[in-house]
Amino acid sequence: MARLEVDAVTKIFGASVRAVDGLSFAVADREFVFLLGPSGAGKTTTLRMIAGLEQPSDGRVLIDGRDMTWAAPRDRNVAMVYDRNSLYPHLSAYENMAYPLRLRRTPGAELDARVKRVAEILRIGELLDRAPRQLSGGQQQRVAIGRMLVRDAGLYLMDEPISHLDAKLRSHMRLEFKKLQSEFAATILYVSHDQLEAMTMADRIIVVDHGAIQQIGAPREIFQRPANRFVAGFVGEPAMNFLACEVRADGGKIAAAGDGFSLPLCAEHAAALSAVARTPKAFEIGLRPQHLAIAGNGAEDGDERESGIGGTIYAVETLGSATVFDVSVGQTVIRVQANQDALPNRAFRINDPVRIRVDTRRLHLFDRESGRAAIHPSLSRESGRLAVLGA
Ligand SMILES: Nc1ncnc2c1ncn2[C@@H]1O[C@H](COP(=O)(O)OP(=O)(O)OP(=O)(O)O)[C@@H](O)[C@H]1O
Repeated sequence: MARLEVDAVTKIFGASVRAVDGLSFAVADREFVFLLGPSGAGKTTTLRMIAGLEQPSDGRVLIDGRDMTWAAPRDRNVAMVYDRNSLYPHLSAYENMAYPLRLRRTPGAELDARVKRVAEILRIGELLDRAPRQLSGGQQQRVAIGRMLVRDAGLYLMDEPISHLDAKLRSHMRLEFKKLQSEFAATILYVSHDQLEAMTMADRIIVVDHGAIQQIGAPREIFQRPANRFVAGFVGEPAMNFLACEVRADGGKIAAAGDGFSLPLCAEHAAALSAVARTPKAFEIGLRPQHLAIAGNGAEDGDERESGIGGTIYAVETLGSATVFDVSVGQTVIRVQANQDALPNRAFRINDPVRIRVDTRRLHLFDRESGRAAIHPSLSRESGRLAVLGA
């Protein structure tokens, strides 16, 4: 059990590489927090400063309220998963995992029980007698994870521990990490660039880019109310669609209008943006592929046809339970994800003309200059009308 505070931590490498830039956040006792961001965002450097493997250029690291900024790694009661290459080649998997417990003179029965319990979770119970060279890469990685988990540390730091495992094992490990955390009453800070891992495991997610925090929130909040365009584009699969637009008063209604489309805003959004509409300003609409629907524009598709032509099918990708359509609209390609049971009863082929239907209550709007969110999807139950992207 432990509480972590990272207070205005900065790390500058050499003369000018600002890897971490004034990062501040806290992880509560027994909380599972993700540091999520793209490659080079400063995640590993942050983790290494918390573990004591790297010294900050500025700021403080506090564990359970004590300033640990300059403490040696072994004095921090922190366990970190290292790369599988750090396994001792001459020791068996069992002895590799038992090593941290032997260092702490853990009684034999307890040591044995902990190693076997963790090995079972990691599905390596049958492999404990083998040396690392007799194990596959994925199995070695699991021994490395096991070596960290057997320790009764206050704070566990994990740097992409399962990214090299195959998809099935990753999905198993996601569930197991979550169970382990509550069983061990552990505080975990987990670094990843994989938004699916973060969405499924985290209590809270800290999204970082260029060494700075972009947003902190629960997974749902990050997905539903991204604070800026970066977070909106980084979280969610398939990624959010963005379309340049202006917000303007259009025949008494307020609409977000761009190249070949004009979307009337719902009452809540229109009220929020009424001042903006008087002096048109550059925005970007954000549309989640899951919130869009697709319809043909032939006579059999009904009277919505009058609402205009959206675009043409550029590509179709079938994902089993869903189909993703790439639709060319002007110069842009918009992705639409439709669940199999929500698909119109007809086949779509490349170059078929189609319409993209948008529930305008689910719009995101970002200031094009600052990237900051101007509106989030409406939470009201007002029955919004389906608008159609098109001319
Ligand atoms: N020892 C170092 N010397 C100089 N620059 C470094 C050093 N370590 C990291 N950097 C730089 O600091 C930045 C952040 O690196 P870091 O490894 O923390 O990112 P990351 O978010 O963990 O990325 P990844 O997901 O690719 O591991 C990068 O631009 C990297 O090149």
